[in-house]
This record gives sequence, C-alpha cells and structure tokens, in this order.
Amino acid sequence: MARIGLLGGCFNPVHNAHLRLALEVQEQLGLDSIECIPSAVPPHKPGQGMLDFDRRVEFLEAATASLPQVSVNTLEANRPGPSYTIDTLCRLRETRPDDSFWFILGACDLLMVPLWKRGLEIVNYANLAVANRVDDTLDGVIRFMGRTWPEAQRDGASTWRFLDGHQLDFVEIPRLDISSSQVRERWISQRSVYGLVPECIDSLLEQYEHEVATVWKA
Ligand SMILES: Nc1ncnc2c1ncn2[C@@H]1O[C@H](COP(=O)(O)OP(=O)(O)OP(=O)(O)O)[C@@H](O)[C@H]1O
Ligand SMILES: O=C(O)c1ccc[n+]([C@@H]2O[C@H](COP(=O)([O-])O)[C@@H](O)[C@H]2O)c1
Repeated sequence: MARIGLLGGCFNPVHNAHLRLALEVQEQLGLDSIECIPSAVPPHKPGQGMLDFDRRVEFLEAATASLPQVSVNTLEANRPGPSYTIDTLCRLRETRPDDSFWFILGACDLLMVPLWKRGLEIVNYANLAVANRVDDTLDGVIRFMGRTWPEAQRDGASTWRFLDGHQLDFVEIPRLDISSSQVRERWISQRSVYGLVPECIDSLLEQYEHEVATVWKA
C-alpha cells in the first residue's frame, strides 16, 4: 500500500513554491510520492487567462523532471465538465483501493472547501495535508476545524482525526511569497521571473512567448 500526496492546482504556471510544497509534505508526512494533478477545467477560475491544459502539463513535467518522487497525473483531462475534487478523489479511490491519499492544499484554499462541490465530503475519500502560505497560521486552521468539522478530534498539535479514520495534517513549510498570478503579472510586464519559477520554465515561457502573451494578456 502506497502513501500518495495529491497536489491539485491550476499551475498557470507551476512555480517554485509548488515544488517546495510538494517536497515538504512528502518529507514531513513520510509519503512515498507526490502526484501533481493539474485542473483541466478549473471549477472556480475563469477559462480566460488560463494556458491550455496540455501546455500547463508540459510545464509541470519539465519542472518535476529532476524530482523522482514527484510526477504529473492527468486524470482530470478524462472527464467532461468542471474538474471537481470530489470526483477526482472518488475516481482514485475506485481505481486504486490499496493506496492511501493526502490531498494537499494551501491553508487559504482550505477555508474555501465548504464552498466546493460536496466540499465537506472530501475527507471521506482522502486525508488532507494543509500547508501555510505567507499569512496563514496554525491558529487559523484550529478555528476553521472547530467551526467546520467539530467532530474531528485533535491529536497532538497539528493532526485532526475524523471518525472514519481519515486525518488532516497541518504542515509548516517555508513561507514563500510566490503565486502564479505574481509570475504572470511580472512576465506580462516584461520583468524577470528568475527565482520564482524553475529555470526550465523561464526558458519555456520564452519558447512559447507568443502563445503565453496572447493568453495571459487576454
Ligand atoms: N506560495 C505558496 N505556498 C504554499 N502553498 C501554495 C503556494 N502557492 C500555491 N500554493 C498551493 O498550491 C495549490 C495549487 O495552487 P495554484 O496552482 O492555484 O497556484 P497559485 O499560485 O495559488 O495560483 P494563482 O495565483 O493563479 O491563484 C493550492 O493548494 C495553493 O494553495
Ligand atoms: O471541487 C471543487 O468544487 C473545487 C473548487 C475550487 C478548487 N478546487 C481544487 O482545489 C485545488 C486548488 O485550487 P486552485 O484554485 O488553487 O488551483 C485544485 O485541485 C482545484 O481543482 C476544487
């Protein structure tokens, strides 16, 4: 039985904080590997300004090529309609019943889970690994858990256990003030994105300059 982390996101484009997030969660929770799951049709973000799914996958594959423990899983491309997380987790449970999964997300995204499609049910299908972004704190997660899943029992400082055996782990990671929006804004303004994205992404942005500019300036 493998312990797998699932990092869902738009990756428009992948940046260094995504990679740090994947590696921190893998190491701190002792997971076997991490699968990045690019959102095919993001349920919550407009299609405008979003690079094509295949291009975002190409960038992710390049960015993770030197990380043997991180791979790209394109299962959301195989479903029509919005790429809801509950559907992704149900599918993984069905197809890989022997694996256990941690769905990874930044704490700011955890706060939005109650608004997702059947959001409160995601903990019936996977564990959650929640990491701080720049302004997030463990206290914020404690308050969220108390009002959202009061039935979950706190076990130690940063783990909550649900009645069915799933758990939520809060993982402290280095605070990197990087976002895809920031990368897009800088790139469009012809400013450097060096240090914010892997060097291969810098080169790919140059290679696909016309396409990227058309999409991101839309
Ligand atoms: N700097 C960061 N630190 C910790 N987690 C992050 C960071 N950036 C993104 N994440 C997390 O990675 C996942 C995928 O994020 P996503 O691909 O939407 O990137 P983003 O930088 O938030 O994009 P955008 O700026 O376009 O909204 C989310 O759970 C998000 O919270
Ligand atoms: O299922 C939903 O309703 C839902 C709504 C918003 C976001 N998500 C998922 O949350 C993950 C992070 O989203 P984002 O906005 O940071 O790209 C990504 O895997 C999205 O598909 C899922």
